[in-house]
Amino acid sequence: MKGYIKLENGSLLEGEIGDTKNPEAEGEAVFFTGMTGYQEVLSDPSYKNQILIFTYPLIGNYGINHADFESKRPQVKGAVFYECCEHFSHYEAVHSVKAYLQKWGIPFLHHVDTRSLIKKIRSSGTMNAKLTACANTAVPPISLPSHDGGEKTVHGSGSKHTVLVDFGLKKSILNSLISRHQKVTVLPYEQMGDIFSLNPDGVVLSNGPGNPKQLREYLPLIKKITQTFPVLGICLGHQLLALTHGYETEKLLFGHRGANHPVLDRQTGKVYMTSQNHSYVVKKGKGDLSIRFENVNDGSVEGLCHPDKRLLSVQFHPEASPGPRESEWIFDEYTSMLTQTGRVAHYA
Ligand SMILES: NC(=O)CC[C@H](N)C(=O)O
Repeated sequence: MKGYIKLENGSLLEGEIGDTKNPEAEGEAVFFTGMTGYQEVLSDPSYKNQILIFTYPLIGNYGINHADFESKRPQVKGAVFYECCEHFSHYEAVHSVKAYLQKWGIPFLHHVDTRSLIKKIRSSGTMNAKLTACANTAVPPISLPSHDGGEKTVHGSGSKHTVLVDFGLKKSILNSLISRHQKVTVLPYEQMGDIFSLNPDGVVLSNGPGNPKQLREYLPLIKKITQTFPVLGICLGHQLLALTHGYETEKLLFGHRGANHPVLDRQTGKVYMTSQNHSYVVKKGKGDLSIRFENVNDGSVEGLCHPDKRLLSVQFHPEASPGPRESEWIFDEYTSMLTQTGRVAHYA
């Protein structure tokens, strides 16, 4: 059955509705440029409530397996493909992408001219959109997504204890810490105040959906946490640390979403290919941390650090999933921050 994606600026592109039971979705339209990694991306909570457009024209050829989910369910509001392959082939595959989206009632559109769609978004910027069976429809205003809840859980074992604050975390961040022999307490962000009684060796602030400024009320608490424990911030976590330290954030025209974003580590002069997924970015300017990482393509801020090595933040995803693993050492650097003795007194 014929269907459409309608953009907020009135553009209309035709395709085929993937699941006629669920033809309609409204959300912010963003695009992902990776050739693979669709399973991780569809289940990444940072994409919550967004309509995700895949730029690579063939998605689904290695199916969906049991291992590569980043959370328990698809998080996107809808998906758009050029071709969403029904006949998958991989020894671990258990479903097709279509079957996965249908199982969870996630609307999707295929056989769309994604190339022209993405050109529109690249020139006019990220905007709201609607997947629909009806060409004559309006795109309503859409409220920003935020992560709701989650529960406190404890994982792994080891002499070092990390509290991983869950703003909508990817499973791979948790796994990256567990594999470095840490005991990890996952704490929903609403319970962040409990960190002081848990008294961990360090704190990781996770990725998550939405605008970091929606979480403004937590900034004083985050400041106190950075004054007490070594902290690593990843993506949304990085943006929150930046706001806490006097920086501003702004929205990029069309975001960075893909698996080949080059980032320069100013400390070593090395460039790493990184996995990214963000709309917002930290503005250069006033702030009391050092800019350690920089995007090679557009010069945007990719990470901050404090000179006493008790705070590190990255806009990119060192856990990859999907994407290159060459910046995984960020977790090693965080782990070495935990072995420094004594609590932080760097602003005291
Ligand atoms: N991956 C993330 O944590 C995304 C952070 C934030 N929601 C953004 O879009 O910029």
